[in-house]
Amino acid sequence: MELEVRRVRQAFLSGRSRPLRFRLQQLEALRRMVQEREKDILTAIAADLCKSEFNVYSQEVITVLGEIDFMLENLPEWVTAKPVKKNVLTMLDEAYIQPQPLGVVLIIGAWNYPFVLTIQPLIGAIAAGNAVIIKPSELSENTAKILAKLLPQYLDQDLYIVINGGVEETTELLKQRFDHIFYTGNTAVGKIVMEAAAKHLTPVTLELGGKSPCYIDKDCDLDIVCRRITWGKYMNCGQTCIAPDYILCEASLQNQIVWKIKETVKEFYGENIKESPDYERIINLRHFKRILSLLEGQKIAFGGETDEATRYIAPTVLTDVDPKTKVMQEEIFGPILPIVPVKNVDEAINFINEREKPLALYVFSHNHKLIKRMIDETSSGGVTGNDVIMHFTLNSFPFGGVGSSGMGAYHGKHSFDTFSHQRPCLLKSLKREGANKLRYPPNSQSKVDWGKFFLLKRFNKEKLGLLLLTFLGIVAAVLVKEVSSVSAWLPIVWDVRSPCAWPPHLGSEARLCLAATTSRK
Ligand SMILES: NC(=O)C1=CN([C@@H]2O[C@H](COP(=O)(O)OP(=O)(O)OC[C@H]3O[C@@H](n4cnc5c(N)ncnc54)[C@H](O)[C@@H]3O)[C@@H](O)[C@H]2O)C=CC1
Ligand SMILES: CCCCCC(=O)O
Repeated sequence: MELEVRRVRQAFLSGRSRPLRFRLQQLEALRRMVQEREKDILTAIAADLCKSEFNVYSQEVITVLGEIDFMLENLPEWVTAKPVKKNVLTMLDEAYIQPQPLGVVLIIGAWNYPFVLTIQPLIGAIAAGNAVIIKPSELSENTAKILAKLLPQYLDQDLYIVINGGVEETTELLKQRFDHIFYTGNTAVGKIVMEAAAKHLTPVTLELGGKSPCYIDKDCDLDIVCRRITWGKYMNCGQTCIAPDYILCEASLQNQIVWKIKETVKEFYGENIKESPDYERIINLRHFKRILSLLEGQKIAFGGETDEATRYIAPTVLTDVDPKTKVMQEEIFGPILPIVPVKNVDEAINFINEREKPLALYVFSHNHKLIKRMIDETSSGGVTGNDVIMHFTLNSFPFGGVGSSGMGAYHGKHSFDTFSHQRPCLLKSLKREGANKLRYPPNSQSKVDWGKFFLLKRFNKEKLGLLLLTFLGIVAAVLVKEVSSVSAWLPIVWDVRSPCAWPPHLGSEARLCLAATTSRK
């Protein structure tokens, strides 16, 4: 691992990844890879997730192509230095923020959307000018292989490399020093990543998981609500980090919700769900058994059918679920939807706030005030009101978690910012040295007062009138005096902008005041 990381760092230090033109070329090459090798990519992901190529395309490939196009369109503007507002002391200086690449970035991908969850952060890292090591999840092995095969054929082979492997290889990688680590996966591993990163003081973005609540108010259109929940819950066989994990609602709504979800499942996947090309399978036997164990002791309102040979678990709804049971103690990440009855929205808010901050939160109601209240009184990585999942699709949103559901965010400009250092740059002149007297020793009350005047808005307002009067008095005195002795120094070309050339008898305060005044022009 050390050799690979060193090779990538050498490539970064060559400066090759920094020019805008190069970054755009690499992103265009990535887009070409997705378009030219679409069939290989679709086949690999479909094999990993038992997913139709239509679903692979609509859930992953479209997002990747859209992100690349967005970057290509906006990157020229994002990479330019941004001038910033100055203060009196820097009025004549050049002050701007220059986005710069961090260096060598490690991206650790997850298996549930193995292409988009690896490539989307890669797009941001390339756009920001970094070198990147990509470690796809070993659980989606076909996608991991195709990425290792295709990326070197299209991208710079020294700046962007794929290292495949599981826990052992990832653990070795995490011993190396990176300039940023972007991890997508479960919270437990997120802590391992952060611990390893801490040794090198490496910043991390952790895209983790959690139990995303879905509150259904009695004042809503249950037919529409249940359609949307069914879509988001059972997509990818429930293996979606922002899928609604459980429902909170009044007990009186349970039966209607069960019935309407059951009807929608039939509409979406047909009578024989196992035969539906739109219904996926659980990624492996470990997760299959884990999810099955969540059904123990539960009241299955519908679903519950399983087939270990094909890792099939039917869309399932549980009712009257006890919050203390296992299904409510861990992220389900599968096609099981518990309903936990609550008396009202107050109890729902308390229920949510008593638990770890989720990656997403969903609330359904015609009552906009209730939705706003739910948002104001809870915390989560993101929120969609009256739908599920959809906030993921808006790349103007920073997509990420909070608390145990993650830290940092990406998508669109947020990816560029995540993988950039926003470097403040102040460029001064070696002239106007006189104005620096204020900061040089010896210090004095007078200098402190001038410093307060120049730098403290509150102080300015209170004292400005007095100081302006003082200033006008000084100017008047100077002008009166100078007029009478103008012949004394007329030959000295008085450049008003260089206080050092000012009449020597002018007191330092007056000079500073005049310096400040002239510098404001
Ligand atoms: N916030 C987000 O955008 C997303 C979050 N997730 C979350 O990811 C979880 C599901 O993914 P996982 O099963 O974790 O994926 P996973 O088992 O594929 O692990 C993710 C990555 O971590 C590495 N890894 C696993 N164990 C490790 C260890 N002990 N030390 C070092 N590296 C290790 C794997 O090699 C893999 O590359 C769920 O909690 C889900 O909510 C999933 C997708 C998106
Ligand atoms: C619809 C695509 C969502 C990808 C991120 C997740 O696992 O939730």
